[in-house]
Amino acid sequence: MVWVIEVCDLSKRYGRVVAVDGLSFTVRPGVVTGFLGPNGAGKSTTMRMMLGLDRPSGGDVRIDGERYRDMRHPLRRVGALLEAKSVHGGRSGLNHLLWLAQTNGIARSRVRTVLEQVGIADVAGRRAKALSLGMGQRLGIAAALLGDPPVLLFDEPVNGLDPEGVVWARELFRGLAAEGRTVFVSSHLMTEMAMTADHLVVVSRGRLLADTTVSEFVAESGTDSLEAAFLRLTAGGAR
Ligand SMILES: Nc1ncnc2c1ncn2[C@@H]1O[C@H](COP(=O)(O)OP(=O)(O)OP(=O)(O)O)[C@@H](O)[C@H]1O
Repeated sequence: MVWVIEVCDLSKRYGRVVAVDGLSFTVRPGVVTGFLGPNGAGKSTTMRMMLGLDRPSGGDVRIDGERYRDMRHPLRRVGALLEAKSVHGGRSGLNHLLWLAQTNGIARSRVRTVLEQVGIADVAGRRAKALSLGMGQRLGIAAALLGDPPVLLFDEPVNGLDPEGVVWARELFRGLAAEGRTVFVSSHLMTEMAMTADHLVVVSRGRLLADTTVSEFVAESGTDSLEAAFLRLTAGGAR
């Protein structure tokens, strides 16, 4: 199947810490897949390895059959927002996106399109460090969307967004999936995840705990909410 993310027996050690421990799962197009786990479960490490930013100690991640670092125009195939701010504070959001477009063979006209799509066109000339946390997140989402990619990864994307922004992001992710894209979103906000995701990949201590639909996950736990199901499954699992 095209545009699947295949995580195969993935591991990452940092000295004596095993951050990711033999993880295997597949993320499919057309649905929002939520990536859940307690603090320190290995979510960000897994996402960094998906993007070739961290080298696996074992195993592999392939997106549409290829490793991210081998892709010729990666931003046109995989868009990503990671937790850390990746924009130079002294540079404006507009210039940051123009630079990304130019260095990745993306039409300049996409910059205006994504700025409008994320609702920050009027502040795009401001220096990134003058943006609020929520605006910074929107700029990061704009960068992920810039190449119009079929695969999108978002690590804790609603951090810093106000309630209106959270609803907006949810609709955005669901809309991107409805267009047939592969959308993978990590979060520790259970209620939000219950409203956003169709499918769930749940990890704890770097290991896979569940890979199932949201409704099955809740039903199989014998509880009545995603939060209760998650807490039952991960009890004692946080580092
Ligand atoms: N660069 C690093 N060097 C050493 N240890 C690291 C490094 N990055 C992550 N770790 C450790 O790996 C484990 C997994 O961390 P990771 O950030 O991937 O978890 P997470 O699920 O994203 O957690 P959170 O929700 O708190 O962000 C943690 O024990 C963390 O301390």
